Amino acid sequence: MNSDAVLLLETVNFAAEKHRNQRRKDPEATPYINHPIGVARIISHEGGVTNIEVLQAALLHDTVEDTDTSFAELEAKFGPIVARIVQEVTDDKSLSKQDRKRQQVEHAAHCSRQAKVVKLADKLYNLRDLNRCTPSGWTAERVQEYFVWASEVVKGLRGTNYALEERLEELFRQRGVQL
Ligand SMILES: Nc1nc2c(ncn2[C@@H]2O[C@H](COP(=O)(O)OP(=O)(O)O)[C@@H](OP(=O)(O)OP(=O)(O)O)[C@H]2O)c(=O)[nH]1
Ligand SMILES: [Mn+2]
Repeated sequence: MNSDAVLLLETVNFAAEKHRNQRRKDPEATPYINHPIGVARIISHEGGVTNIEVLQAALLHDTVEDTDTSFAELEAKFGPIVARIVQEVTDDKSLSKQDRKRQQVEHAAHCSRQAKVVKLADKLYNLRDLNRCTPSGWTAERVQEYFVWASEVVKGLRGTNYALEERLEELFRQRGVQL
């Protein structure tokens, strides 16, 4: 087996162990790991990006934000490039939710291209998930607000990956959200 394949298995296993007790917010409580795997798959399959560090960062992108994982741990295990991409897409949990959401809009344009690819795929996955089913406790208004906010973030990510941006634009169009 080639070394990239071995590395991806090591990475997806690490993410699965970290997210082992987490579930998505959908009524079926889907295992959380479906999300990072799906984000990495969007990047390779739809975005045509096969860069190993980007795919690893996609698999790991919510480990620091949502589990006990530290950046030092990611750097020691997966190296500085992967750790830096994850850092770029990680919200500062010490901020209020409102400030975190605002920071994403402000920071999007200043991310590296690698981080922008992960962010585009993360938003694409989550918007498709919202179209598939509504998270428990979310109103239709909250769903629509997420689309509007996501479009503000995606504005700062444009010019990065045409295929992913086209698919996002179509989802915004369907919701009557102007990009
Ligand atoms: N659509 C959807 N999202 C779910 C579901 N379960 C968990 N999530 C996660 O919820 C986050 C979006 O919900 P919010 O209420 O906006 O954010 P919060 O988790 O910080 O409270 C996303 O986090 P994230 O990936 O870190 O992205 P981001 O939107 O915070 O950048 C998404 O992955 C689900 O069933 N459907
Ligand atoms: Mn995510």
